[in-house]
Amino acid sequence: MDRLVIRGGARLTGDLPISGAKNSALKLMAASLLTDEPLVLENMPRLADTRFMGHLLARLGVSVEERSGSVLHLDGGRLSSGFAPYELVRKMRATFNVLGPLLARRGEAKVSLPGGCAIGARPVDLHLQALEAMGAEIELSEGYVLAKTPRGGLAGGHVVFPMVSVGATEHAMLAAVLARGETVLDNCAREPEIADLAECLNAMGAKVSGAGSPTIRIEGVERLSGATWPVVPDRIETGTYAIAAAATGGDVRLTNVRPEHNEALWSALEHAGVKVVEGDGVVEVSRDGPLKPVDIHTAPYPGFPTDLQAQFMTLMTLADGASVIRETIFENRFMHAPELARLGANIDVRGNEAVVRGPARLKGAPVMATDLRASVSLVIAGLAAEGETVIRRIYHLDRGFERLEEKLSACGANVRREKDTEQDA
Ligand SMILES: CC(=O)N[C@H]1[C@@H](OP(=O)(O)OP(=O)(O)OC[C@H]2O[C@@H](n3ccc(=O)[nH]c3=O)[C@H](O)[C@@H]2O)O[C@H](CO)[C@@H](O)[C@@H]1O
Ligand SMILES: C=C(OP(=O)(O)O)C(=O)O
Repeated sequence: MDRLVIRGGARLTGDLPISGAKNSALKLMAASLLTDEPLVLENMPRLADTRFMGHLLARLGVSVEERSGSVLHLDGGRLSSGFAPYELVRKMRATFNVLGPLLARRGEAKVSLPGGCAIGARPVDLHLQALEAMGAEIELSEGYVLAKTPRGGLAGGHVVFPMVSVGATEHAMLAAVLARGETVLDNCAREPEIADLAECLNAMGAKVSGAGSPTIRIEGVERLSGATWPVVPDRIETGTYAIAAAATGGDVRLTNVRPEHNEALWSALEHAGVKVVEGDGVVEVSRDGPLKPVDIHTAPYPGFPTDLQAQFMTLMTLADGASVIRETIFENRFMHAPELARLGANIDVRGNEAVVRGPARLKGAPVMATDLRASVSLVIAGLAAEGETVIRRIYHLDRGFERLEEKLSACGANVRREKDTEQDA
């Protein structure tokens, strides 16, 4: 296992290129199950999660080939299995989204219940309800979902999601594209990853409209073809490095981004006294004055993303005054707070609210990464702190941040990865 050693205090400056979005790439990869022609994904991030998803697809019979220039070639022409075992599903959420496409293509599937960051209970009831609305017969047994379609395959249905779910919206789309007739999905998630998936499916010959709005309509087609599709830039990586620039009083130009996908963050940063200049595919983030406290609450897109809450909390520890951070999506997503306290942050967590009192003079400390976004909030804290911060269990980070040390080092950060020889008790 590796650990990250950060010597804080350097301002981040320069250009920082953003990779394709993990949370989009994973669902696009699942779309390769829907066709017997190649799906070629460009701007693919190389991450532990995308590799893991690749292993699962390969087990199902998809040929998975990484090509140069961030290209992933997927060929589902020899799909041979509908069984997604626990060992290949357990590490993250998106693997569960193979269920719908397998059902649509093969008529039956057995898929383990998923894993993912331990940030709440994270049930999959909405995914299953959507598949049932399309006629799937579903049974749960020994940690697995056993699903089959009635004779004739999935049929269009009407789904009204009782709450907004990114994964369930995407899962329903992935199944409905090959269902007979029209499917209407109401109260859908509107994240940019949803539109990215819809546009890729349409490039494959699907008929999806309304993605990015609360109602999505899908006219099922008999078959899908292959396509070449560029993965949308990662708005969470973008936001993370923007916050890191602000935290270090730096001046960074983030490139290969879609600035319009982060409006909630830009507004919060501007209220905090950070300068944000949006351009065409780039955004410049800088700060030279003191940070002001800003209250935020997380919400489905276009609200403030839960995946940037931990990073923003780190920034608020440096602000001059108290801020309140409310997490409304996941019930256990403040695990970074006690770790940030090791560096000297003053954070009081009560239920789904954290009161952050700043400005803290952060000092480097040994900390433990607890989940993906929490880990990177510790990286930001380490960059802004005096002295050395050692972050252990960084396999969480490797799930979602491509070449993190390299990108940060190129902007002047003092970050290195080394083998962690200490054993966990
Ligand atoms: C791989 C991926 O894309 N992960 C993202 C996705 O996760 P994920 O798709 O798992 O998140 P959801 O949008 O589904 O979750 C939102 C809320 O709905 C609940 N829920 C969800 C499904 C369900 O069947 N039943 C149910 O109750 C969840 O527990 C949570 O409280 O969106 C989250 C919210 O933006 C992000 O934090 C994750 O990074
Ligand atoms: C929580 C995340 O991933 P997952 O949904 O796979 O746990 C994340 O990307 O922040």
